[in-house]
Amino acid sequence: MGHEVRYRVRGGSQLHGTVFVQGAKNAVLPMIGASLMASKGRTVLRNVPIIEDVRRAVELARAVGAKAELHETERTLVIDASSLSSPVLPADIASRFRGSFLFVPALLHRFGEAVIEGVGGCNLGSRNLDFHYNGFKRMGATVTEQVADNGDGIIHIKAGDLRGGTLYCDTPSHTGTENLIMAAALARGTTLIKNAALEPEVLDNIALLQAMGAKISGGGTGFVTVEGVGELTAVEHTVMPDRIDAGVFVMAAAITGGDLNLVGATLEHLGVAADKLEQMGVEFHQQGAVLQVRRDRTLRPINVITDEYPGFATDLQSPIMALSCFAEGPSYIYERIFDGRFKLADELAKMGADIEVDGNRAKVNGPRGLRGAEVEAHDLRCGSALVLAGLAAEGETTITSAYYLDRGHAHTAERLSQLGADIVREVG
Ligand SMILES: CC(=O)N[C@H]1[C@@H](OP(=O)(O)OP(=O)(O)OC[C@H]2O[C@@H](n3ccc(=O)[nH]c3=O)[C@H](O)[C@@H]2O)O[C@H](CO)[C@@H](O)[C@@H]1O
Ligand SMILES: C=C(OP(=O)(O)O)C(=O)O
Repeated sequence: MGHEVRYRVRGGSQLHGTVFVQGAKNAVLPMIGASLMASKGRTVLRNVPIIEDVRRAVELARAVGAKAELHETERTLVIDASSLSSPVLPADIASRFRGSFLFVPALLHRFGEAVIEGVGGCNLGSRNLDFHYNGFKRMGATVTEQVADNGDGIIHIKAGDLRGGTLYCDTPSHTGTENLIMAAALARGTTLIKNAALEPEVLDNIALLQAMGAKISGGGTGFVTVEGVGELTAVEHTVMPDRIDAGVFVMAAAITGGDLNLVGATLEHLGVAADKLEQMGVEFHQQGAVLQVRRDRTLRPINVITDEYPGFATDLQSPIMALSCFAEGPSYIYERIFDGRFKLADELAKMGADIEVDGNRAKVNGPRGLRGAEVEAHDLRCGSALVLAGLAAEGETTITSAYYLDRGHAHTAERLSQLGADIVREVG
């Protein structure tokens, strides 16, 4: 993991100004996987967020033999996958982020096999991969698990020649849909994926694959049809803005009673979260590609049920829990996607919050004026929620284990400081 990362936040400043929404983490990761499917030429991805998950994905692309150059200032990633050399996703890199599993379709097509020594991602309770495995198997692959000397499971997927078929997700899995679409893109024949995810990032990845020559229809309908083609070509693509990053900045304005211009944010991408925030007292004004947001009235309590897109995104559940602490009355949160995403409640309690957790339901008893404390980011969105809490708390908040925050948000301290926040990032 390297050095410990901490953020120190002094609360009390209202945020004002203009902030640039970063490129989407959950769009760029499958795109890096997709770029490895092009056996000739160089893929150029623009508006790439400079986050730790992207750095890990670049390391992983290099580990399988691709040439990958991340030009941080230009936010541009150039990938040449013409000479891949290994089907193995090594544990030391792959187990540090979820997106590693999105390399599997490319390895299956390029080598006829993929060896997965580890899959990471935030620890949010059970995070199964059976929809991916079952889909690959229906396309003709075999999946076996072997236990390494250190006790870790190593997954071996073999697929001499993938063929299209009728596939499904029991629930519309985000990365599951992306992996099955990518596997089908170069498979023999036609594939139908039922109950496919509708997330904007899935559609952005479909747009990239189409530009590469894939024949995909039905994106955004729940039924995706993929007609396999012989090869995919390297292209240039601009990654969509990160709707979760946008949502966190909306809540930064809301929690401090400020007003912000979010460059690149699209209200529609926030789905039901936009309506819930409006009900809490946030005002939105979409002006072309800039979303104006402000909150100058009392925060009202809210009822949130997380769901797949366009429902309330689970990745915004932790941030809204922090915001709800300041609402005038009890808020109710029902987490339906992950069974272990409430570790934040104990951390907010250290700051004075009153949150009752019962299984996957939480009641946030607002309003509570929070005070600064030392708190731990147990996962990425726990980290962003604690930054939000710190912005509105009295005194100083120290957020430890903040590598998690850096997994998914770029230049957090710099962007918030420019808006008037008192926040620093420390390493060591
Ligand atoms: C890299 C990436 O894009 N990560 C996002 C992706 O994660 P990820 O793609 O891992 O999330 P999924 O949509 O697959 O998982 C949602 C739920 O379905 C279950 N499930 C999923 C697959 C499967 O084969 N079997 C199964 O049971 C999971 O255990 C979980 O409870 O979508 C999540 C839900 O929007 C987001 O929080 C993550 O930020
Ligand atoms: C859960 C998340 O990401 P990942 O799937 O990459 O762990 C997240 O972005 O909050």
